Amino acid sequence: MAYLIKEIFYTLQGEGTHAGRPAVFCRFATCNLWTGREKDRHRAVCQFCDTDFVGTDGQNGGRFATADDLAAAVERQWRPGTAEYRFVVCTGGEPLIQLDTAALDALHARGFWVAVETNGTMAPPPGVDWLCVSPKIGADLVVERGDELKLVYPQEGGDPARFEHLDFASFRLQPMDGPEIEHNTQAALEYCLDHPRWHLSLQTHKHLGID
Ligand SMILES: C[S@@+](CC[C@H](N)C(=O)[O-])C[C@H]1O[C@@H](n2cnc3c(N)ncnc32)[C@H](O)[C@@H]1O
Ligand SMILES: Nc1nc2[nH]cc(C(=O)O)c2c(=O)[nH]1
Ligand code: SF4
Ligand SMILES: [Mg+2]
Repeated sequence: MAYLIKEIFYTLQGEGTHAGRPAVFCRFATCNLWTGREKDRHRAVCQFCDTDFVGTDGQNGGRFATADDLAAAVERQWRPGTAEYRFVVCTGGEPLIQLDTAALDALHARGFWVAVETNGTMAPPPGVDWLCVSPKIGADLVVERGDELKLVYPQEGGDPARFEHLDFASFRLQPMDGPEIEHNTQAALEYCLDHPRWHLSLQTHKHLGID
Protein backbone atom coordinates (compact mmCIF):
# COMPACT_ATOMS: atom_id res chain seq x y z
CA MET A 1 0.00 0.00 0.00
CA ALA A 2 1.25 3.49 -0.77
CA TYR A 3 1.20 6.20 1.88
CA LEU A 4 0.19 9.80 1.17
CA ILE A 5 2.11 12.11 3.48
CA LYS A 6 1.65 15.86 3.77
CA GLU A 7 4.91 16.60 5.58
CA ILE A 8 7.66 15.10 7.72
CA PHE A 9 9.66 17.34 10.05
CA TYR A 10 11.75 17.29 13.20
CA THR A 11 10.57 19.43 16.11
CA LEU A 12 9.47 19.16 19.74
CA GLN A 13 6.19 17.47 20.58
CA GLY A 14 4.25 20.56 21.60
CA GLU A 15 1.23 19.02 23.29
CA GLY A 16 0.21 16.64 26.02
CA THR A 17 2.24 14.35 28.21
CA HIS A 18 5.29 14.32 25.93
CA ALA A 19 5.43 18.09 25.42
CA GLY A 20 9.04 19.16 25.03
CA ARG A 21 10.28 15.83 23.70
CA PRO A 22 12.15 15.87 20.38
CA ALA A 23 10.14 14.05 17.73
CA VAL A 24 9.80 13.53 14.02
CA PHE A 25 6.29 14.48 12.98
CA CYS A 26 4.79 12.45 10.16
CA ARG A 27 1.63 14.15 9.00
CA PHE A 28 -0.64 11.84 7.00
CA ALA A 29 -2.77 13.43 4.30
CA THR A 30 -6.60 13.31 4.43
CA CYS A 31 -9.11 13.12 7.25
CA ASN A 32 -12.48 11.42 7.60
CA LEU A 33 -14.03 14.38 9.48
CA TRP A 34 -13.17 17.25 7.09
CA THR A 35 -12.01 17.54 3.49
CA GLY A 36 -9.44 20.11 4.60
CA ARG A 37 -10.86 22.69 2.20
CA GLU A 38 -12.01 25.98 3.74
CA LYS A 39 -15.16 26.01 1.61
CA ASP A 40 -16.27 22.80 3.34
CA ARG A 41 -15.37 23.74 6.92
CA HIS A 42 -18.85 24.95 7.90
CA ARG A 43 -20.36 21.56 7.10
CA ALA A 44 -17.55 19.38 8.39
CA VAL A 45 -18.02 17.08 11.39
CA CYS A 46 -14.87 18.66 12.85
CA GLN A 47 -14.88 22.42 12.25
CA PHE A 48 -12.08 23.80 14.43
CA CYS A 49 -9.08 22.08 12.86
CA ASP A 50 -5.88 24.14 12.96
CA THR A 51 -3.99 22.08 10.39
CA ASP A 52 -3.38 21.91 6.63
CA PHE A 53 -3.31 18.22 5.79
CA VAL A 54 -4.33 18.43 2.12
CA GLY A 55 -2.03 16.93 -0.48
CA THR A 56 1.59 15.83 -0.33
CA ASP A 57 3.27 19.17 -0.98
CA GLY A 58 4.63 19.98 2.49
CA GLN A 59 8.25 19.66 3.62
CA ASN A 60 9.49 16.15 2.84
CA GLY A 61 5.96 15.13 1.90
CA GLY A 62 5.08 12.78 -0.91
CA ARG A 63 3.73 9.43 -1.92
CA PHE A 64 5.72 6.59 -0.38
CA ALA A 65 5.29 3.32 -2.22
CA THR A 66 6.21 1.03 0.67
CA ALA A 67 6.24 1.05 4.46
CA ASP A 68 10.04 0.90 4.43
CA ASP A 69 10.24 3.93 2.12
CA LEU A 70 8.09 5.84 4.59
CA ALA A 71 10.14 4.74 7.59
CA ALA A 72 13.35 5.69 5.79
CA ALA A 73 11.95 9.19 5.13
CA VAL A 74 11.10 9.52 8.82
CA GLU A 75 14.57 8.34 9.82
CA ARG A 76 16.20 10.92 7.52
CA GLN A 77 14.68 13.69 9.66
CA TRP A 78 16.08 12.35 12.93
CA ARG A 79 19.39 14.01 13.87
CA PRO A 80 22.32 11.87 12.76
CA GLY A 81 24.38 10.20 15.43
CA THR A 82 21.61 9.81 17.98
CA ALA A 83 20.30 6.29 17.79
CA GLU A 84 18.60 6.44 21.15
CA TYR A 85 15.28 8.04 22.06
CA ARG A 86 13.99 7.95 18.50
CA PHE A 87 10.43 9.21 18.63
CA VAL A 88 7.93 9.66 15.81
CA VAL A 89 4.48 11.21 16.13
CA CYS A 90 2.07 10.03 13.45
CA THR A 91 -0.59 12.67 12.99
CA GLY A 92 -2.55 14.27 10.21
CA GLY A 93 -5.18 14.54 9.03
CA GLU A 94 -6.29 11.27 10.43
CA PRO A 95 -3.29 8.92 10.52
CA LEU A 96 -5.31 5.76 11.16
CA ILE A 97 -6.81 5.94 7.67
CA GLN A 98 -3.37 4.86 6.42
CA LEU A 99 -1.15 3.77 9.31
CA ASP A 100 -1.16 -0.01 9.15
CA THR A 101 0.87 -2.81 10.73
CA ALA A 102 3.43 -2.69 7.92
CA ALA A 103 4.17 1.00 8.55
CA LEU A 104 4.27 0.51 12.31
CA ASP A 105 6.64 -2.46 11.96
CA ALA A 106 8.90 -0.50 9.60
CA LEU A 107 9.15 2.40 12.06
CA HIS A 108 9.88 0.00 14.92
CA ALA A 109 12.52 -1.72 12.80
CA ARG A 110 14.35 1.61 12.55
CA GLY A 111 14.27 2.00 16.31
CA PHE A 112 11.40 4.47 16.63
CA TRP A 113 8.99 4.67 19.52
CA VAL A 114 5.72 5.41 17.79
CA ALA A 115 3.04 7.81 19.03
CA VAL A 116 -0.25 8.38 17.24
CA GLU A 117 -2.58 11.36 17.43
CA THR A 118 -6.06 10.24 16.41
CA ASN A 119 -9.65 11.38 16.49
CA GLY A 120 -10.59 7.93 17.81
CA THR A 121 -13.01 7.00 15.04
CA MET A 122 -10.94 4.08 13.73
CA ALA A 123 -9.15 1.22 15.47
CA PRO A 124 -5.35 1.48 15.56
CA PRO A 125 -3.06 -1.39 14.51
CA PRO A 126 -1.81 -3.28 17.57
CA GLY A 127 1.55 -2.20 18.96
CA VAL A 128 1.32 1.59 18.93
CA ASP A 129 3.57 2.77 21.77
CA TRP A 130 1.63 5.89 22.72
CA LEU A 131 -1.97 6.41 21.69
CA CYS A 132 -3.44 9.87 22.10
CA VAL A 133 -7.15 10.08 21.35
CA SER A 134 -8.84 13.43 20.79
CA PRO A 135 -12.61 12.88 20.55
CA LYS A 136 -14.71 15.03 18.27
CA ILE A 137 -18.32 15.69 19.24
CA GLY A 138 -20.54 14.47 16.43
CA ALA A 139 -18.20 11.65 15.44
CA ASP A 140 -18.50 8.10 16.78
CA LEU A 141 -15.74 7.31 19.22
CA VAL A 142 -14.63 3.71 18.71
CA VAL A 143 -11.27 3.85 20.52
CA GLU A 144 -12.13 3.65 24.20
CA ARG A 145 -8.71 2.93 25.62
CA GLY A 146 -5.27 4.37 25.23
CA ASP A 147 -2.57 6.36 26.93
CA GLU A 148 -3.91 9.88 26.72
CA LEU A 149 -7.34 11.34 26.08
CA LYS A 150 -6.85 14.92 24.89
CA LEU A 151 -10.12 16.78 24.63
CA VAL A 152 -10.19 20.10 22.80
CA TYR A 153 -12.14 22.46 25.06
CA PRO A 154 -14.78 23.71 24.93
CA GLN A 155 -16.82 21.79 22.38
CA GLU A 156 -20.59 22.06 22.28
CA GLY A 157 -21.99 18.89 23.82
CA GLY A 158 -18.50 17.88 24.94
CA ASP A 159 -18.69 17.93 28.72
CA PRO A 160 -15.39 16.32 29.83
CA ALA A 161 -17.29 14.19 32.37
CA ARG A 162 -18.69 12.21 29.42
CA PHE A 163 -15.24 10.71 28.82
CA GLU A 164 -14.07 9.94 32.34
CA HIS A 165 -15.27 6.32 32.34
CA LEU A 166 -12.97 5.47 29.43
CA ASP A 167 -9.76 3.54 29.94
CA PHE A 168 -7.01 6.16 29.59
CA ALA A 169 -4.02 6.76 31.82
CA SER A 170 -4.15 10.52 31.40
CA PHE A 171 -6.94 13.01 30.78
CA ARG A 172 -6.09 16.37 29.23
CA LEU A 173 -7.96 19.48 28.22
CA GLN A 174 -6.50 21.45 25.34
CA PRO A 175 -7.91 24.95 24.81
CA MET A 176 -9.47 25.35 21.38
CA ASP A 177 -7.27 27.63 19.29
CA GLY A 178 -9.00 30.27 17.21
CA PRO A 179 -10.51 33.67 17.88
CA GLU A 180 -11.52 32.68 21.43
CA ILE A 181 -8.16 31.22 22.48
CA GLU A 182 -7.71 33.49 25.51
CA HIS A 183 -11.19 32.80 26.82
CA ASN A 184 -10.86 29.07 26.08
CA THR A 185 -7.52 28.88 27.88
CA GLN A 186 -9.00 30.49 31.00
CA ALA A 187 -12.03 28.18 30.83
CA ALA A 188 -9.85 25.07 30.48
CA LEU A 189 -7.61 26.23 33.32
CA GLU A 190 -10.62 26.77 35.60
CA TYR A 191 -12.05 23.39 34.64
CA CYS A 192 -8.80 21.64 35.60
CA LEU A 193 -8.63 23.48 38.92
CA ASP A 194 -12.18 22.35 39.71
CA HIS A 195 -11.68 18.78 38.36
CA PRO A 196 -8.10 17.74 39.15
CA ARG A 197 -8.34 14.50 37.22
CA TRP A 198 -7.95 16.74 34.16
CA HIS A 199 -4.58 18.29 33.33
CA LEU A 200 -4.07 21.25 31.05
CA SER A 201 -2.41 20.65 27.64
CA LEU A 202 -1.09 23.76 25.97
CA GLN A 203 0.07 23.89 22.35
CA THR A 204 3.55 24.99 23.39
CA HIS A 205 4.95 24.87 19.85
CA LYS A 206 2.69 27.79 18.93
CA HIS A 207 4.17 29.84 21.79
CA LEU A 208 7.68 28.83 20.76
CA GLY A 209 6.99 29.75 17.13
CA ILE A 210 8.08 26.35 15.85
CA ASP A 211 6.21 23.81 13.71
C1 LIG B 1 -4.67 18.19 13.70
S1 LIG B 1 -5.14 16.85 14.75
C2 LIG B 1 -4.59 15.42 13.80
C3 LIG B 1 -4.85 14.11 14.49
C4 LIG B 1 -6.30 13.63 14.54
N1 LIG B 1 -7.01 13.88 13.34
C5 LIG B 1 -7.03 14.25 15.72
O1 LIG B 1 -7.93 15.06 15.51
O2 LIG B 1 -6.66 13.92 16.84
C6 LIG B 1 -3.87 16.94 16.05
C7 LIG B 1 -4.34 17.47 17.39
O3 LIG B 1 -4.66 18.85 17.25
C8 LIG B 1 -5.87 19.09 17.94
N2 LIG B 1 -6.46 20.31 17.39
C9 LIG B 1 -6.91 20.49 16.14
N3 LIG B 1 -7.38 21.74 15.99
C10 LIG B 1 -7.22 22.36 17.17
C11 LIG B 1 -7.53 23.66 17.66
N4 LIG B 1 -8.12 24.59 16.88
N5 LIG B 1 -7.22 23.96 18.94
C12 LIG B 1 -6.63 23.03 19.74
N6 LIG B 1 -6.32 21.78 19.35
C13 LIG B 1 -6.62 21.45 18.08
C14 LIG B 1 -6.65 17.82 17.69
O4 LIG B 1 -7.76 17.68 18.55
C15 LIG B 1 -5.60 16.78 17.92
O5 LIG B 1 -5.44 16.52 19.30
N1 LIG C 1 5.23 20.74 17.61
C1 LIG C 1 4.04 20.18 17.33
N2 LIG C 1 3.46 19.40 18.26
C2 LIG C 1 2.28 18.81 17.92
N3 LIG C 1 1.56 17.94 18.67
C3 LIG C 1 0.50 17.53 17.97
C4 LIG C 1 0.54 18.16 16.71
C5 LIG C 1 -0.38 17.78 15.61
O1 LIG C 1 -0.59 18.57 14.69
O2 LIG C 1 -0.86 16.66 15.66
C6 LIG C 1 1.65 18.98 16.70
C7 LIG C 1 2.27 19.86 15.75
O3 LIG C 1 1.75 20.15 14.64
N4 LIG C 1 3.47 20.41 16.11
S1 SF4 D 1 -10.24 15.15 13.08
FE1 SF4 D 1 -8.18 15.97 13.42
S2 SF4 D 1 -7.29 16.32 11.37
FE2 SF4 D 1 -9.47 15.89 11.09
S3 SF4 D 1 -10.34 17.91 10.91
FE3 SF4 D 1 -10.47 17.33 13.10
S4 SF4 D 1 -8.60 18.04 14.13
FE4 SF4 D 1 -8.30 18.17 11.88
MG1 LIG E 1 -0.68 20.73 14.97
